[in-house]
Amino acid sequence: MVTVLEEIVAGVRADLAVREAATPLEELKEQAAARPSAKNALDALAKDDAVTVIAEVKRSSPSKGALADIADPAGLAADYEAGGASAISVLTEGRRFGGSLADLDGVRAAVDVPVLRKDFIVTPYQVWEARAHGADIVLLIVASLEQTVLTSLTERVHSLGMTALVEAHTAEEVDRAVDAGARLLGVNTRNLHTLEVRREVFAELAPRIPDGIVRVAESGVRGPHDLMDYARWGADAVLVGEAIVTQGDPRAAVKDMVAAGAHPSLRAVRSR
Ligand SMILES: O=C(O)c1ccccc1NCC(=O)[C@H](O)[C@H](O)COP(=O)(O)O
Repeated sequence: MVTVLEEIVAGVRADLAVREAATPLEELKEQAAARPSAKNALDALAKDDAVTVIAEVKRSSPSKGALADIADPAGLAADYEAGGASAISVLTEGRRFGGSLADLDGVRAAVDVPVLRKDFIVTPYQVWEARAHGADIVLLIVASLEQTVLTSLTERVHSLGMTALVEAHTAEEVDRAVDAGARLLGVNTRNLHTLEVRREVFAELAPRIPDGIVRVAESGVRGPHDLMDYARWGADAVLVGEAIVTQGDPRAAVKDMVAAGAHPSLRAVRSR
């Protein structure tokens, strides 16, 4: 049976073939070279005194369908930044998430904080594409990549000055992410095959992540209390989508999350 993840990746590959035919890699490399250097995502996300927030521009998803009619992703991202987000995640996959590289362009131009290209990256072309469109961070999903490909894509991302957010959901995937050279490791508490979210997955896997690697808890944050749970379980940063795009006031929603991440009660209980 074809899983949701496999179906998404098949669509991504089909769309990629069209873009590759339209824009040769050499042209992308020239566009990437013309960009200012990527911003340091690790410095932005790893704070001694707070859990930081990565706020996501997310129109729809396979698990929930339509979430928000986002006509102005750049304006939304500027609101996130004003609310205190330390980075912005932009879903650029079109078929299931309603995103695009144009969204990434708009957000890049609107904010100063690091920007994550959140997509289903399977080839070096997409990594160059991310840099050409101004991304500072690139998502690499362990479950969708062979180990040799994961390692070479991680190296490619880092060699372009960006940071790979290497995403795992199981203990084996955490180990593979570490072996691939991850410096920023995301535990997605959403199983990308079944779409079930189980927040405790982060608590189970975080101790497996070596010190020195920045830990991101992804998915399932419904409000500040969930962020604080992830913080108590050792997260350095959390990635939040649905809970903020479905709020009437996304800036205030981000502000509440950021305040929760800096709550003094967390300092004593955070594992580092
Ligand atoms: O969100 C989905 O349904 C989904 C399905 C299949 C692959 C990826 C998916 N989401 C990507 C993400 O990981 C989330 O957008 C991100 O972690 C934010 O999650 P949330 O705060 O729960 O919207």
